[in-house]
Amino acid sequence: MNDPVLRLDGLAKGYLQGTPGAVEVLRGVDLALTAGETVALVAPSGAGKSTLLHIAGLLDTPDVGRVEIAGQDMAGRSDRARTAVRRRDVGFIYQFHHLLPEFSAAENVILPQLANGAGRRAAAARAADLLARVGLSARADHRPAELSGGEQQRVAFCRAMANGPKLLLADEPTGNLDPETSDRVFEVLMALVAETGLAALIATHNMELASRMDRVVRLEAGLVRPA
Ligand SMILES: Nc1ncnc2c1ncn2[C@@H]1O[C@H](COP(=O)(O)OP(=O)(O)OP(=O)(O)O)[C@@H](O)[C@H]1O
Repeated sequence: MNDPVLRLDGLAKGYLQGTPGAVEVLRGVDLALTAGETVALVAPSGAGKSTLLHIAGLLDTPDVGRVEIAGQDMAGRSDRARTAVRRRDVGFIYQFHHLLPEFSAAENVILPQLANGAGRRAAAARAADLLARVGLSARADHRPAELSGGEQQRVAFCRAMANGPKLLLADEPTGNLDPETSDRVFEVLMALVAETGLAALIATHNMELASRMDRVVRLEAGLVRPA
């Protein structure tokens, strides 16, 4: 029960940039989040924030180090097993939401649930409930292109929450929104976190938003330290 929801131990990751020698982006990142904890991740541009979030969200693998999600060590797991854990336990919000443009807001929230084995009726009911909570019931049948940036980002939250994840990872979720919309979207996110008790690691450049989280950590020179 006291297992961290996310535990990163000694993560290292480099990229071969086509020139001799690799670029070491992460050089031994240690970080742990417990249930109900919100942590802001701040980092200068290019410091490796997306790389870190992708590894934590099982979208990428470290060169060295360990990723543990809800007490499960991900080392040596098959792609299939990693995908199953990612679908069930991890919600991911991207900076530019990445909603499926040809599907409605509701379908965007329903589809990850179907992929996770939910029945259509239950998935539709949960999507309707989530969209209602973020004030988008009237927009459920609209496609992303018919929604404002803030509305699209709220749909992206609902999609990330669709399978009731234990861990929410967000990469600059309010980065492309105006301050007022960003504030509103952030309030919705924090309310959902408080309600569900999940752990959230949220990358942001906005220090005011960061200061409203339980803890702020800084990624710099390949390491994560308290800010
Ligand atoms: N697939 C890749 N191949 C080569 N280099 C990469 C790759 N992905 C990222 N990098 C490099 O690794 C470094 C970190 O990238 P990353 O996207 O994680 O940074 P970031 O902190 O998210 O940046 P930003 O805040 O500007 O989005 C950058 O120097 C980037 O050029």
